[in-house]
Amino acid sequence: MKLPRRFFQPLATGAPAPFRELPVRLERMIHFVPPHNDKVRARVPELAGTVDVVLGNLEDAVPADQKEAARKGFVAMAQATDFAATGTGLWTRINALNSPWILDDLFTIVAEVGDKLDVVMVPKVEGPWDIHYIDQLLAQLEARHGVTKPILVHAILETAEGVANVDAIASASPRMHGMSLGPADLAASRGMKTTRVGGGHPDYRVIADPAGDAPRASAQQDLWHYTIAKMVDACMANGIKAFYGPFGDFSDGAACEAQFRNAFLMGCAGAWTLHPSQVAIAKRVFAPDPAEVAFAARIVEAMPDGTGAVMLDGKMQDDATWKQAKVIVDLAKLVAAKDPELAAVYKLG
Ligand SMILES: CC(C)(COP(=O)(O)OP(=O)(O)OC[C@H]1O[C@@H](n2cnc3c(N)ncnc32)[C@H](O)[C@@H]1OP(=O)(O)O)[C@@H](O)C(=O)NCCC(=O)NCCSC(=O)C[C@H](O)C(=O)O
Ligand SMILES: [Mg+2]
Repeated sequence: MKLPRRFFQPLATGAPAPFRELPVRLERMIHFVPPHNDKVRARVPELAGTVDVVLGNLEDAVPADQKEAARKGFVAMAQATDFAATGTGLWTRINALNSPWILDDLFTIVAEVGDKLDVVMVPKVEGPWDIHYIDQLLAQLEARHGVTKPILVHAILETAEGVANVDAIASASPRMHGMSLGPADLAASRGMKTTRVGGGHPDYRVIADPAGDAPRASAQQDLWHYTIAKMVDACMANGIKAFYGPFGDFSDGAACEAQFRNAFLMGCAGAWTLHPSQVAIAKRVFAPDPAEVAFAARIVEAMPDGTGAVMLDGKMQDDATWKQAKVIVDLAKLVAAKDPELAAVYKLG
C-alpha cells in the first residue's frame, strides 16, 4: 500500500496531477456507440446533445476483424464533435488487458484524442493490480502526449474474482471514476445458468409455503441485488460512482426500466444505454421523482442546519432523513441545470 501522501502524486514526470475530488457531472446514461458502424457513428453529432455520456466501444460486440476500424472510428468521432460544448462526457471502452488489442487502443487514443477523453472504461477487472497497470500506463502516455487533464478510469465488475476484490478495486487509484455491473460476463464467470444480458430470470423466484390446496403464490427475485449492493458500498465508501450496466432485451422496455430503477434506488448514478430506445428510459429513471423532490425540499427547509427532529405529514424527520433529502435535492439541482423541462417541474431555487 502506498503512503497516503504519495497517493495523489502523478505516476510519470509531466503527467497531470490526479483529481482530489471527482468532477461533479450528471451521468444518467453511458450511451454505447459501435464506432466501426458508419451508420451509427454518423448519428453521434446529433446524439451528443441528448445523452450525458457518449462511449465508443472497442471491446465485446466489435468483431475481431473490425477492431482497428472501431479504434479509427472512435478517433474520427472524437475529433469531429465538440462534446465538451454540450457538457457531454466522452468515454471509450478499451479491450481487455489480456487481449492483443489493448496496447494499440491506448497508444492510439491517448496520442490522437487524449485531451478530449474523459474516461477509459476497463473491462473484466479482476483486482487492484489491473487498475495499477492502467494507471501507470495512462500517466506515461499523458506525459508523452502533453495531456493536461487526467483521464479517469472506470472498471467493469464482471468476473467472480473482481466481485471478490471489489473494495480493493474501488480504492486502487485516485484515477478511479466508478464501476459498472457487467451482468453478461459475470453470469458466465460465475457459472450462472442464463443466456441474458442483465435483467431477471423467470425461474429465479421464491414460493409461499403450502396452505392446503390453495395455489402457492410465488414471485420473481432480483438476480443482481447482492452484486449491486456490494458494488454501491465499495464505490460510495471510496467517493466514486456506481452504475448498472447493460440491458440486452431492447424489446422489453418495462423490464429495462424496472432493472434501472432498482439500481437507482440502491444508489447507482446511471446505466448503460445500448440502443436509442433506452435513452428516454434512463432519463426517466435516473432523475428523482418530482413529488419526492418536493418532499425532500420541505425536509431541508424544515431543518436549516440539518439537526434535530421535526414532523412532516405525520412522518418523523431527523439528521438522517435530512441527509437522504440532501442527496435527492442535490441530484435534482444537477438534473435541472441540464434539463429545462425538469427544472420547471422541480422549481428549486
Ligand atoms: C445492437 C445494434 C447493432 C442494433 O442496431 P440496429 O440493428 O441498427 O437496430 P435498430 O434497427 O433497432 O436501430 C434503429 C435506429 O437506431 C440506430 N442505432 C442503433 N443502435 C444505436 C446506438 N447504440 N446509438 C445510436 N444509434 C443507434 C440504428 O442505426 C437505426 O438508425 P436508422 O436506420 O437511421 O433509423 C446496435 O444497437 C448496437 O450496436 N448497440 C450497441 C451494442 C453494444 O455496444 N453492445 C456491447 C455492450 S453490452 C456488453 O458488452 C455486455 C457487458 O460487458 C456484460 O458483460 O454484461
Ligand atoms: Mg462484458
